[in-house]
Amino acid sequence: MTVTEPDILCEDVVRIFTTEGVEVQALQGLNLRVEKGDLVALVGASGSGKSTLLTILSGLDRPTAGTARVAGADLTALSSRARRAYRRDVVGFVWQQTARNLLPYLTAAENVALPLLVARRGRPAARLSRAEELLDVMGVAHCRDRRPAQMSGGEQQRVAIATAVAAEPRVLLADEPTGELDEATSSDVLDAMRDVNESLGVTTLIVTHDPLVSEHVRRTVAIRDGRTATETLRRTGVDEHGREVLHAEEFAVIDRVGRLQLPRDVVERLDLRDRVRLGLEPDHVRVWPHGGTRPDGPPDAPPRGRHATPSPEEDRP
Ligand SMILES: Nc1ncnc2c1ncn2[C@@H]1O[C@H](COP(=O)(O)OP(=O)(O)OP(=O)(O)O)[C@@H](O)[C@H]1O
Repeated sequence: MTVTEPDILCEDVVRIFTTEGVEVQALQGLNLRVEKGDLVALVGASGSGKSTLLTILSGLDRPTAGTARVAGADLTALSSRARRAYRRDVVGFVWQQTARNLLPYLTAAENVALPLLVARRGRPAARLSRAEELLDVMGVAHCRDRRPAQMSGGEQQRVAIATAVAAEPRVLLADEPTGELDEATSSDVLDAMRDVNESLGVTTLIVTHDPLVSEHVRRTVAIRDGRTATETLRRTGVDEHGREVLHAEEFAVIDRVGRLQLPRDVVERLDLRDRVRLGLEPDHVRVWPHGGTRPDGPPDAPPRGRHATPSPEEDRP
């Protein structure tokens, strides 16, 4: 079996900023894999390192250490020329500020056609017709001849998505794409991103602290203090009445050397600090507070609560 590399692969990514002699470790060994065609939300508190990661993945910045590869391109080693080609051909972006995504003096159709012009694809008529097709897919065909100032925030973001995917990038990166929108409009824009992900198969990473985003994606990765902390996987199932229901399960993420971050509520509830006891069972590990019940107590009880260690069968979407 050939193992294909994921479209986004981050291993032990570190980014240290130094300002006036003070070091800030924005990313402290972050790990992330996003398979081809997946749609993933990256969530985290303010200052957890989300934008730093996205800036690296978009080719605007380099990690201080670690591996960051997108669609096979090694982002730590690209020459300036290769970096420009990477930004033009491999990744598309949607930023939070609607004004940053579109040129104000071009119409929606001209904005969407622009990346095709830059990539020297097709003739003007073919580019315009592709732009119209994408505007239609995004449900904003009526904005075709309008300039950004003549569109609502939601319409601008849909046009921005169409623009970002026009040149058929392998990966679509979105930084708080719903940050300036109200809840109902956000929901529409997220649906549009999901449609684009499904219909074009573009691997999509949405960075956000909007909790609504997680309801629109199957996989949410949470980062804390510059590291991947937990992942929530959602899948649809059928209940005993034959109705479709959505199951969500939260997992702790373990890196290559075995480090994992327990979710904050688990740490606080069990008052875990300084050191914990570990108990190795045939198929899982148990964790106790240092002063808690000794691990050589009674045989293992069934897992309790949603944060119990998942069995291998559960560890699938
Ligand atoms: N250019 C920079 N110089 C110095 N420190 C920086 C720089 N960029 C980010 N940081 C610091 O790195 C840490 C992570 O910042 P980052 O912007 O990646 O977080 P974030 O999760 O995107 O936050 P927010 O949700 O508020 O945008 C913060 O402590 C921030 O102050």
